[in-house]
Amino acid sequence: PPISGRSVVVKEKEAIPKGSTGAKETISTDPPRGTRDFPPEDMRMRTWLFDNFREVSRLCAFEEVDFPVLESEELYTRKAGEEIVGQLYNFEDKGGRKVTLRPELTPSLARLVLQKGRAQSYPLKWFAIGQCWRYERMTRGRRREHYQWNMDIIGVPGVEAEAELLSAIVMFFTRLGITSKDVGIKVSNRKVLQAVLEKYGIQPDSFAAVCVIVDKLEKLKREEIVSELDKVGVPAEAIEGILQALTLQSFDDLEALLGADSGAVTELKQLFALAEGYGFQDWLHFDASVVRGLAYYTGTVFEGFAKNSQLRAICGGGRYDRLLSTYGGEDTPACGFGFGDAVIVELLKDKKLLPQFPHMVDDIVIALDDSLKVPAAGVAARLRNAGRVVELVIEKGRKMKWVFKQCDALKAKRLILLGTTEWEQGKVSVKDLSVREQTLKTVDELIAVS
Ligand SMILES: CC(=O)Nc1cnc2ccccc2c1
Repeated sequence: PPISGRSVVVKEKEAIPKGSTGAKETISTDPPRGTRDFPPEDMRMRTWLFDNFREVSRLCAFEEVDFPVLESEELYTRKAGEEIVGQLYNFEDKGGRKVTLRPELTPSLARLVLQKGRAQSYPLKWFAIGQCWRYERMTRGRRREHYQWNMDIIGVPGVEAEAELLSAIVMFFTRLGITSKDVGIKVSNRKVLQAVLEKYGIQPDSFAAVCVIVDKLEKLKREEIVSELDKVGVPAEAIEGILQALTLQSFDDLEALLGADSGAVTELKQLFALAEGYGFQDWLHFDASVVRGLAYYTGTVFEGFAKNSQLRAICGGGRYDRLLSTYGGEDTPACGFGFGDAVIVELLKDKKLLPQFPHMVDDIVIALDDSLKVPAAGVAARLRNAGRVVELVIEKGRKMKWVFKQCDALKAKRLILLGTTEWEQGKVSVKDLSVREQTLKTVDELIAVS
């Protein structure tokens, strides 16, 4: 028998062999492991979130782009030991192609930029909202998919691009009622680490791997970090220098370590100065320990975090000036960020900033007599064409008690009843539910006050 409390879809067995019990097989109604459905109320919340992503992108004059959720695996075969690459939701398709559900959006964006080549004029300011996937042993019960909002600027070498991206992030938080007391954005620059590695004569080709390892500082024990760094060829004495550099607290400290002409310091100072211009300097916090876990970042890196909270990073991004050339393109400056759909919702719940998303209509139209259901459809159509959200009662035999319950549930503003007597006079009966008053109107008058 079906599991109680859960709606199940029963599939009639084709031919039930003679004498069998005729038990119907039931399929699970759950979505695949680590994935979510979006029933109406959840979908309304998601739509609200994505509408805010889109509105901020639009206000910043970014253009929306999209790509297939399925990509060639070669886009992600980076050798820096990233978790995201170790968890590709990949497979070989029926044509023998190595493909994968995308774990992030940036490589697809880079691919599209290269595909378009110099046919388009830089800078490009593109944004996308897309579902990203990972295949994780469900031991940790984490999700295998989430939606990401990405904004990227292609073709701008200066930190003006990062400032634009950060201003978009701050605008998004602000729209949702989050302030710089709730959230901060840690900013650093991978050139700090690059300079330290050069000082110890460490090969540039282990730079990405070192960043990926160092990004795990807060998650792994120190000796694990040391042994992982050792494996990628970082000698013990260098490790001290690296860990030291990541604890620097100010630009002065940085200058003392790297010299006044260091690129990292110059860029960071410029970025913080631009932030003053936009007015979001209060949101920024220099933090040398921020490296981010993606291999392809080359300069500025940043991540949004909730203050006084254990929540994981809300969003993150940085400059990736080499990615397009690793795909065979010309050296093209680029920077961008990813903003997931999960942590932000946790934060909004914690801050009591998540609105309610009731299913609401403007008008409910009902024929009080079966003979009026055709004109009732006409009234509903005319109201909808005038821009009203209309629930036309199409089920038979609904009692008024049920109708009034519907009015409350759908928070209807008006209840429009077609009765035979009134309709003969060309009128419908309108209950204005906001002021609890009932009047008689022609349909034209009905539309007019819409
Ligand atoms: C908090 C959360 O859901 N994170 C998450 C969930 N799914 C992913 C899928 C791909 C890449 C990163 C992912 C990250």
